[in-house]
Amino acid sequence: MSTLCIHGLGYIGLPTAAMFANYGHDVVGYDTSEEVVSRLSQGDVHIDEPGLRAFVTQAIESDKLTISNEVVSAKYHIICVPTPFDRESKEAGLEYVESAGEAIVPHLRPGDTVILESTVPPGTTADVLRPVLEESTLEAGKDFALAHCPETVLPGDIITELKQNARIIGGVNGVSTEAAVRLYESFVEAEIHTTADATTAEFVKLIQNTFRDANIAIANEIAKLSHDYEIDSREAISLANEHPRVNIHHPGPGVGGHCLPVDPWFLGQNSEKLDLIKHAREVNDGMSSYIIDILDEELDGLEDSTIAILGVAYKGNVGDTRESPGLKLARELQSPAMQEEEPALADGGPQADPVKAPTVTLHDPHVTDQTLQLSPLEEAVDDADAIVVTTDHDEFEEMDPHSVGRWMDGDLIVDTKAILDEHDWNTEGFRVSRI
Ligand SMILES: NC(=O)C1=CN([C@@H]2O[C@H](COP(=O)(O)OP(=O)(O)OC[C@H]3O[C@@H](n4cnc5c(N)ncnc54)[C@H](O)[C@@H]3O)[C@@H](O)[C@H]2O)C=CC1
Ligand SMILES: CC(=O)N[C@@H]1[C@@H](OP(=O)(O)OP(=O)(O)OC[C@H]2O[C@@H](n3ccc(=O)[nH]c3=O)[C@H](O)[C@@H]2O)O[C@H](C(=O)O)[C@@H](O)[C@@H]1O
Repeated sequence: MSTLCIHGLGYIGLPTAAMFANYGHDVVGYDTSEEVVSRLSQGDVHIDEPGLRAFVTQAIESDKLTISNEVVSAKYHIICVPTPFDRESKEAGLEYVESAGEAIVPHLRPGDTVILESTVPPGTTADVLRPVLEESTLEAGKDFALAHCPETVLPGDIITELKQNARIIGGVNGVSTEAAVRLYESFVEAEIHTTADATTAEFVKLIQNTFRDANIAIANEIAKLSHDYEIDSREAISLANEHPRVNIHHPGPGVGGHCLPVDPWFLGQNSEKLDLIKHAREVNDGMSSYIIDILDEELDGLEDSTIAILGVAYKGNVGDTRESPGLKLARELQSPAMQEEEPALADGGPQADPVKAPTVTLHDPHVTDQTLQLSPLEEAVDDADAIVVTTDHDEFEEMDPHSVGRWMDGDLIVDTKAILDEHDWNTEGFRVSRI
């Protein structure tokens, strides 16, 4: 068993810290956020993830996991800090990785191992983190081990996937790789694959998410084609997937979360070769304007309309709103472009009136973010002309069409996740449009 210091106690760092602790290691969980440290120290688990509260409580109560606002010396340092995406430059911000490295320097001792888990552009471990750590005057690969071990867990199933997903580990040299492998072997049940270097491990992580994003772009384009041919895209995809070598994903309102929409750009950060991958991103980002076109056509114009968006989490049954397709749709419905002048009056006639942008209401039973103007279901759909379902939360699947029909004004429901029973909703007088 070893001593560990985990840097960053978010969606990845907290379950990882608890996992190592519950497997007998002595773990200190360090976070720069006073709020995170104070809440966790009082036993309040701030991350919404099934089973996590009990898992973290078990680790803390066994005294194997200590929460701290200070970095400590440890045999292993694991970095799980954010790598935010800059929408303008389309680049990864590496400032948190650098500051985590700087905080390790005074505590780094010969024989220690530093592992970067955060998702980063290829080359980051070797070219960005390594020089920061070597400020200690110790040499990576010789005096201390340095490796990248990307995280691949699926939010909603993190604890199981932590143990059961195969791991990819790449060190700056063989000794570094072996040191990291020895640690993860303590709880990982699946295979641990090693790569020639850290850059390959970084690259492999990014192409996994890029593949999924591009596959969803194909599904989204298939959905648009199906609409023109007046066929059911879901049925077509499901039948196509009967072929043993075809596995098309599901269409939807666009791709959210801070991983799939971001990682393809990280992949191209130090290369000019993004082409199809970039186009796939654009297809997925364009789904919000495709939904607006559907609403516009079905409602015969959006002027003065009220649209209720059900789902501002980035996907079903989670509370995370990062890169949320529902919020993107809301922003675009209310953007200045929606308030352009009437086309008929656009040549500047003296009576030209601006078109009033739609009123948008939001509802999401999983999201607690106080900065969003969320309403209870009845209030959100009250007097709405249309509903757009943008996440596959269980609560939405179970909605009662009779009650919803009484509350709202219109009869249009755009089911971007195909979760509603079309027959039941049609019976209550709804027009259901699926993607
Ligand atoms: N959330 C996910 O599903 C997955 C995330 N990742 C990657 O893991 C990394 C972490 O992501 P999340 O856990 O989702 O982020 P998060 O935002 O939930 O948590 C990060 C935590 O790090 C803390 N922090 C910031 N700078 C720090 C520093 N210098 N030292 C110590 N703590 C610091 C923050 O206060 C925060 O509590 C990112 O690179 C992300 O792309 C990878 C796979 C899955
Ligand atoms: C390759 C892969 O499956 N990567 C996972 C992904 O987690 P994440 O929760 O972001 O993935 P997700 O469930 O595909 O959801 C992303 C977005 O894609 C949408 N989505 C997903 C599947 C699909 O068929 N159609 C679709 O539109 C979702 O609704 C959501 O908006 O990214 C995580 C990460 O890297 O952070 C990674 O650890 C996870 O294993």
